[in-house]
Amino acid sequence: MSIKYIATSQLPTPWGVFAMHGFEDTETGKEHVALTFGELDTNSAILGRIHSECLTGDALFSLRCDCGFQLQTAMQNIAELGQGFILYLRQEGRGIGLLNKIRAYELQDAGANTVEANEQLGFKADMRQYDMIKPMLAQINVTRVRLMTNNPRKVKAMQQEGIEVVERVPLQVGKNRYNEAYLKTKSTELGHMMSEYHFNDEQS
Ligand SMILES: Nc1nc2c(ncn2[C@@H]2O[C@H](COP(=O)(O)OP(=O)(O)OP(=O)(O)O)[C@@H](O)[C@H]2O)c(=O)[nH]1
Ligand SMILES: [Zn+2]
Repeated sequence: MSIKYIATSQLPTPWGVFAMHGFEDTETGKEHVALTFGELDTNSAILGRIHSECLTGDALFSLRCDCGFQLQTAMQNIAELGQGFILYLRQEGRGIGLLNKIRAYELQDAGANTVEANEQLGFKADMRQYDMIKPMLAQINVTRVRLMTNNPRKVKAMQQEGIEVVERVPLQVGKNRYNEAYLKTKSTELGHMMSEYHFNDEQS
């Protein structure tokens, strides 16, 4: 894994102006992004999110998952607090890529759940790797985090990378009639902590 910092620009959003830092993984050619908001107080744990790319949820308004809602809420929470970060990692479809995710959705349309669909395609349920996190966080001066996630395996993966996660901040948003079964599978089979949902009926 070789992560190279490339450049920083402003990113104005509905919640405020973030700074956008671009990175290249020179081994895979993947282009990752870190967003930061405000002056990060490096003496304290920083509120942040490690977000895995989901073109369908983040950009195409899909209701099949909760990704877009989580991203928006995380950016809003950070802006309201006045400081924080998002790592936007290009590991689409839990690491299987966009086209394989569409294949997996096709199998889910025919009755498989999200884990079974991956397995029918010959993939593990979750193929993501997190070794880009450490050099990206080092570039933005973050070592201790309050991580917005429902996924305890993500917390563990970060700790294995040497990042101190002082708190897991739940991020349960965006449940609707199209993603209800998917969220349930995440909680029963992938270990996500999804005890209470914020039901968003206007979106369903
Ligand atoms: N293979 C596959 N990937 C999916 C599916 N639905 C969403 N994804 C991908 O799953 C990733 C998001 O992972 P999640 O398991 O939803 O959440 P997480 O990042 O582990 O945990 P949180 O931090 O709580 O969001 C994104 O890369 C999505 O593209 C699916 O049905 N199949
Ligand atoms: Zn998604």
